[in-house]
Amino acid sequence: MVSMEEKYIPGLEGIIASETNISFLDTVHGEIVIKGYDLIQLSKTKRYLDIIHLLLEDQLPTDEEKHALATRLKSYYEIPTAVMEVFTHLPKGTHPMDGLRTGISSLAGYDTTLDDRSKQGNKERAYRLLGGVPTIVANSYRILQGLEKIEPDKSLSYSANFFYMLTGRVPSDLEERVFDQSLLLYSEHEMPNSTFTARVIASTQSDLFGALTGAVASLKGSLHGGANEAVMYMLNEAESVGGLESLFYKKLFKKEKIMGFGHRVYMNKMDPRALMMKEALQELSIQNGDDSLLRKCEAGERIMEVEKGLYPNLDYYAAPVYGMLGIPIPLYTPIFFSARTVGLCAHVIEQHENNRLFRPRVIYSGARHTLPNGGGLRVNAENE
Ligand SMILES: CC(=O)SCCNC(=O)CCNC(=O)[C@H](O)C(C)(C)COP(=O)(O)OP(=O)(O)OC[C@H]1O[C@@H](n2cnc3c(N)ncnc32)[C@H](O)[C@@H]1OP(=O)(O)O
Ligand SMILES: O=C([O-])CC(=O)C(=O)O
Repeated sequence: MVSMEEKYIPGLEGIIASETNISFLDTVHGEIVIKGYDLIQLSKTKRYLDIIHLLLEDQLPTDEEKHALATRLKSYYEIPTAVMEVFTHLPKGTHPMDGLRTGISSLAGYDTTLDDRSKQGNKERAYRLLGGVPTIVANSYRILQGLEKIEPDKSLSYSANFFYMLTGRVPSDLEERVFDQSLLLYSEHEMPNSTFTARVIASTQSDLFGALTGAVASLKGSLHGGANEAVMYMLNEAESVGGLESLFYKKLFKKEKIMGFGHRVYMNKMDPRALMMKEALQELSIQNGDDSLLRKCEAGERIMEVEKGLYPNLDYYAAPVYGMLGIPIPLYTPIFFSARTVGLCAHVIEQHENNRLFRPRVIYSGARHTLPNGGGLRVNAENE
């Protein structure tokens, strides 16, 4: 018989937690398989709306289906006024991820069929969330900053509207394409901590809002989605390539982790999504006539390869892309979550469709005590 100790793997590294038909990191063939397609190939010709359709309807959309999807999402842009009102009561320093977590949690009360776990019911909720989450992200941030709310602009595409609500300006064609591509690349990635969190919550038969609320909390952490914000603060801390190099060496000397490097699955090679964002950064650098961020990133990349044999993950290059797009740093992780909403919903739908409660075991390393009377019940305790 295998003992519990032999089976225990810290961080569940390499452990199979689910069977899924949604996605798979095929490290042998170097593909991020999403419903049978390679995400990197998709990112070269398809748009984020295509991936929404692929993940929720199991196939890439026709032009008409894509048009219908865009129209449907626009009809869900507005969120209940009372949810907006909630943000006005939060302390001003509240992080946008905490605002987002509160916003998504509060949507549950507005769902009149909350107890319905059917695929159809969950898909309808997923589409509503895909329409509403960008509005929550942009306006919770604005309200917490003491700024006026911004209304969605339905004349713009889904990504252009999201960009507009985040920055207050309509993106150029290049900016829209790059932003859309970042959403696509962030959309789904097999079994990261936040997806596992959502599936664990869903496995109790809890609802989609609860599962996604937990996923926001998971994604906020700096070892996961929070890394994209940390990367940008780090890049900004260094005034030049030389400054960035000494910052990296100082961190390495102090044995600090450098955000944006390493990945549980791609530890010895570059995250293929990061390469796509690096190319986008190159394009933006040419367009803006400023390659200072790119040069800093490349210097950091070289140091990490030589010193640690570590490579960039998606957050390392998505962060400077958002920087060049003029998006405020505290919105980077909420953008990641918005993009991942579709993947998370697909996983919760799948979990509810074929559920078994997650309930693992532990290795107990605490003390064992014996009560003086042997633990027997004190029947007359109240009379003593
Ligand atoms: C889109 C995403 O969410 S991608 C993840 C974003 N997160 C980050 O960028 C945070 C920085 N990276 C990390 O902390 C890690 O690489 C993780 C959490 C992503 C994956 O880590 P794990 O698989 O748990 O590996 P672990 O943290 O145990 O690291 C293994 C070794 O590599 C080192 N290492 C891993 N990442 C880094 C890093 N970014 N900087 C410096 N050293 C690192 C660790 O110190 C450790 O070294 P040791 O064995 O000498 O102690
Ligand atoms: O896969 C992971 O562990 C983290 C990640 O890259 C993602 O969520 O996109």
